[in-house]
Amino acid sequence: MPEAIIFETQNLSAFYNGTKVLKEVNVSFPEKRVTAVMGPSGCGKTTLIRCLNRLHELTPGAWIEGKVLLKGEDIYQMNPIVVRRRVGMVFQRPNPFPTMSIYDNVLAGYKLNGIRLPKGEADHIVEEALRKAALWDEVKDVLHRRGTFLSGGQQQRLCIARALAVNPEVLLMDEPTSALDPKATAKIENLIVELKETVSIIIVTHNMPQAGRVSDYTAFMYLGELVEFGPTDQVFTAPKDPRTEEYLTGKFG
Ligand SMILES: Nc1ncnc2c1ncn2[C@@H]1O[C@H](COP(=O)(O)OP(=O)(O)OP(=O)(O)O)[C@@H](O)[C@H]1O
Repeated sequence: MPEAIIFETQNLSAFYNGTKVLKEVNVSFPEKRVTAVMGPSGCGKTTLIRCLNRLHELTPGAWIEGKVLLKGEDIYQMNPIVVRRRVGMVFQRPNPFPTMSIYDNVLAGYKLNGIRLPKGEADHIVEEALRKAALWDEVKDVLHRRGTFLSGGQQQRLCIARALAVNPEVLLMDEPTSALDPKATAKIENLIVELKETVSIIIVTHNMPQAGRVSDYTAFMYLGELVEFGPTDQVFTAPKDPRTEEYLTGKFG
């Protein structure tokens, strides 16, 4: 049976000040799967995922052409705030709000949108999000300390909890472990595999073994074009495009 699709792009192009950096990308991301986006530096990976939650257009002089459909609905016809609630994002460097407690960081998505929750509900959301992010046991007794007191890996899981707290359908991750040590990286990788039960994940990574461990599908980009998309084991063992093969065998990158 074909996979259900969460995101589909149709001739998606992205521009910065008139320079086209993403070129007519057509890709369908399967639902509740992990898709790795790979390719050499500057090929447009971050730009692609920033178009999927409408962050790209916040850069001055940046715009897109084409369509992005979230479960068939054009996100560029939707309220961007709703898009960013449905499509969460985790960045390269853990970025908890430095003046907020762990507890308030998890609830930041509600607080920043002016949503006040009854205490019981807020407690429940915080616990559930921290459990999903595999952080609850480590922080349950220090919820009112600042998020920045945690280790880098814990801070990144706190950012994942913050993203999960608003129940997104998709989690975009932009090289989420590149600033972490191997142990913290392994925890996040295990978490990614667990999370795909409930959320679709699109992860930009430079780390080939990581893409092999966590992803079901791989999209390979080169100079702003999507040159290959398929199941990760097929892309890794029998790439169809010579540029994918050259990248995977370390000829450039
Ligand atoms: N704010 C910006 N203004 C102008 N050009 C930009 C901006 N951000 C990115 N670019 C350009 O867009 C192209 C794609 O960049 P992008 O960051 O999406 O690539 P990437 O594949 O994620 O790279 P990396 O692996 O190095 O993070 C590059 O040529 C980059 O220089």
